[in-house]
Amino acid sequence: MPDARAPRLEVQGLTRAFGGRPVVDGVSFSVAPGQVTCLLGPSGCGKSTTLRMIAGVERLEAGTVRIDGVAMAGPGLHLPPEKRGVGLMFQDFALFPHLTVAGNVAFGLGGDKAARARRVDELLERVNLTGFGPKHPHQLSGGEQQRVALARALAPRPGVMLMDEPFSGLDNRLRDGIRDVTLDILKEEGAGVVLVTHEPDEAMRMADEIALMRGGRIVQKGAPYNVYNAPVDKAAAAFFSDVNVIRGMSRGALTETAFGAFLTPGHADGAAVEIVIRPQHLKIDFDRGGRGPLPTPQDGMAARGEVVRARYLGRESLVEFRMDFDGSRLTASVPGVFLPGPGTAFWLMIRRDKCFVFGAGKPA
Ligand SMILES: Nc1ncnc2c1ncn2[C@@H]1O[C@H](COP(=O)(O)OP(=O)(O)OP(=O)(O)O)[C@@H](O)[C@H]1O
Repeated sequence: MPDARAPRLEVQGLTRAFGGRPVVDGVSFSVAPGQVTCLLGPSGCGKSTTLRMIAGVERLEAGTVRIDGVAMAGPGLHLPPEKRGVGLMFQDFALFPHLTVAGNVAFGLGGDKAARARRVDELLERVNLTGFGPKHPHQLSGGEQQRVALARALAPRPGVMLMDEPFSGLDNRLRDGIRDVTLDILKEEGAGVVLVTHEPDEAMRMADEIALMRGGRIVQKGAPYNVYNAPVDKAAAAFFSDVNVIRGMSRGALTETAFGAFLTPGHADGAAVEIVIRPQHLKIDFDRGGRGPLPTPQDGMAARGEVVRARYLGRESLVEFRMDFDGSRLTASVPGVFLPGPGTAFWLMIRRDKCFVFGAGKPA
C-alpha cells in the first residue's frame, strides 16, 4: 500500500532558460496528498514555466520531477503529459465546445460506458451541476464552465493537480465560492495541488504552503501565516501589502529613529537598516495641544505627522501622513470609515511586535 504521507509530487532543482536567460533556476519543493502549494510571484518570475515542466508540456534542462515516487522527468527522461497522471486546469480552461458537459468530463476516462457514466454523474454532483450533463459549454455561465473544467480534470483521479491562474477569468462574486468548492473537492480527492497565482489574496486563501518566487527562484516557502508575518526581505513583505519603510543606521545593535530605538542585532555598526511596517500596524493617536501619547515599551515613541490625504476603501480607510521629522510619507490603515481632513495633526506609533528589520542593501 502506498504511504499516505509520501509526497505526491517531488520537484528537485528544476531549471530552464530561454534564449540563454534563466527563467526557472533550481526550483525544489514537494507536495503531500491533499496539500495545496501556491507558486506565488509577479508576472514573469517563472511560475508558469515551472508548472509546465511539471506537466510535461515544457522540457527541463536540469532537475527531476517525481510523481507518487516515480520519476517523470530528469536527465535523459521525459514522459509526455498524458503519461504523468496529472490533472491540468488553466485560465483559458477551453472546454471542448462540440462535446456536451458529460462528454467533456468523460473525455479522459477509460473503462466501460457504465463506469464512465457513474464517474461523470458523481463528479457533476460534487461540483453542483447535477442534470447539466446534456448541455453544451456555450449554454453555461463562466462559473459553471469552470466547475465543469474542474470535474473534467479530476475525473481520472490524478495524483497531482496543476492549476495555472484557474480563477482569474471569473468575476469577484463568483470567484470566492468556486475557490472554496474547488478546495473542498481537491482535499477530498487527496490530490497534491500546485496552484500558480500572482495574487497574494488568492494564495493566502487557498494555500497550505506558499512558495514565493522571484527571478526564477523560490525566495521563501512556508505556511501563509509564516510567509506573511516573517517575510525574508522587504520585497517579500511588500508583495502582500503596501509597506512603510523607516530608514536608519545600526549602532551597537540599536537603530535610533523618531519612533525610538529599535533592536537591530546582526547588523554591523554603521550599516543602513530599513524598518518595515504594514499600514495596519501603525497606531495613530490624537494630538493633545502639540503633545502625543507617552512612550510605551510595546510601541516606542510617538512621532507627529499631518494628514496628506485619506481614502475610504470599504473595509478600511487609508490615511497618508507627512511626518514632521523628515517630511517622509507614512500610510496607516484604520478599520471602517476614518477620513480626517488634510493638515490634521496626529501622532503615530509603531507596533514593535509587527515590524521587520532588514539590511538596506537587499533587493527592492
Ligand atoms: N517559450 C518561451 N520562449 C521564450 N521565453 C519564454 C517562453 N516561455 C516563457 N518565457 C519567458 O520566461 C519568463 C517567465 O515566464 P512564465 O510564464 O513562467 O512567468 P510567470 O511567472 O508565470 O508569469 P505570468 O504570471 O505573467 O504568466 C518570462 O519572461 C517569459 O517571457
